[in-house]
Amino acid sequence: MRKIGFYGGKFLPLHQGHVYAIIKASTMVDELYVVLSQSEKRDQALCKGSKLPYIPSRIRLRWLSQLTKEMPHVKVVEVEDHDGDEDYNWNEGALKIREVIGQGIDVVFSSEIDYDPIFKELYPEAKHMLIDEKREQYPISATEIRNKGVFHYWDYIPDVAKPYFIKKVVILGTESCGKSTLTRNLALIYNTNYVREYGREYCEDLGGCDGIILEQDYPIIAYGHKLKEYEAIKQANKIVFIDTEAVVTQFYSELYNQKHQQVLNEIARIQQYHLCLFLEPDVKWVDDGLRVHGEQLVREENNQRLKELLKENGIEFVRISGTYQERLEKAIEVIGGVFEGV
Ligand SMILES: NC(=O)c1ccc[n+]([C@@H]2O[C@H](COP(=O)([O-])OP(=O)(O)OC[C@H]3O[C@@H](n4cnc5c(N)ncnc54)[C@H](O)[C@@H]3O)[C@@H](O)[C@H]2O)c1
Repeated sequence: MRKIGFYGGKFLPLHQGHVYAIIKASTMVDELYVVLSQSEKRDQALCKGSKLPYIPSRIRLRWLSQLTKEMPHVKVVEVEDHDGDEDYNWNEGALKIREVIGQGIDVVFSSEIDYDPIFKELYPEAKHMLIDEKREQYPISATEIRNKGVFHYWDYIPDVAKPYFIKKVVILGTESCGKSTLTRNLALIYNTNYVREYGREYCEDLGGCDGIILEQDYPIIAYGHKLKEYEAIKQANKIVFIDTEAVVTQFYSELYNQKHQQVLNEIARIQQYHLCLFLEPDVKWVDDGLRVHGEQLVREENNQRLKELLKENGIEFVRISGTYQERLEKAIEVIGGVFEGV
């Protein structure tokens, strides 16, 4: 007879203790249901005043789905279980869990001895199996993570969940204002990775961009850049530094092709950065072979236009200027003030 088990939780957030228990449980039954018990109201209340902003259930479901994607006998299901004002109605919860599993339950897994009488009553036919009750493998709890923040317990956050928490810092500015240098330096200092300006790579591939870049190249650049961000975030360590975004691409589309493109506005609209650092063009112009607007007056006009475009797109930024040393110091100061524990 096939053995059916389930392991439930709020996974707010998912941590390595949960992962350990899920993997272990998966080796003990023929079919394991990982049940996300969620209620927006209850989970919002739980996160309120903590260091963990509420995490929508879709995100938590996505983590669990990614975690178990190569385990066909593990099924991830969601149960919305808030009824009325009660914190958690165990009876209602159990009914819904039974309904979603849709077959007899042989084992209920948890690491909570206190759940024993509850599970015995709700699932009398099933055995309650405790996994690492003392939490020796991973001495952590979601409550503790909510209290101190995910960055405090970063090593306990599974790789599938980490990208959700990465702080995205984008560095903006016109040509030759030190963006790529600052982006790289910050990434090295914060021991993380960074995203190079994809437009540069694209232009280099064409052998330069003076007079040859077409209107249709810009959306490819903007989306290509997004894809690089998506990949970089998967490997980042708490924070990621990004050189340029879609409004800067719009700026170049206007500058080189005299085209303001709606598609670039749309890409800009769905971007979500936690901090934008705007570099003023007051460092020496460096001609790298791809740049064409070196006169100071033109640099300032361009700078003004980029700021206007950012404003039109509702993007707020912190201005950074001065020598390379001052820029670096200012950026570190701003980052330290905005993010705790990076
Ligand atoms: N207590 C509640 O308010 C509540 C709310 C919703 C659902 N539930 C029910 O209780 C079950 C568990 O929910 P929860 O609130 O405890 O969820 P949770 O997300 O806090 O924990 C999920 C499970 O992981 C275990 N766990 C936590 N840290 C661990 C570690 N370091 N190592 C190993 N295991 C660890 C917990 O004991 C629990 O069994 C659900 O399936 C549901 O039936 C309870």
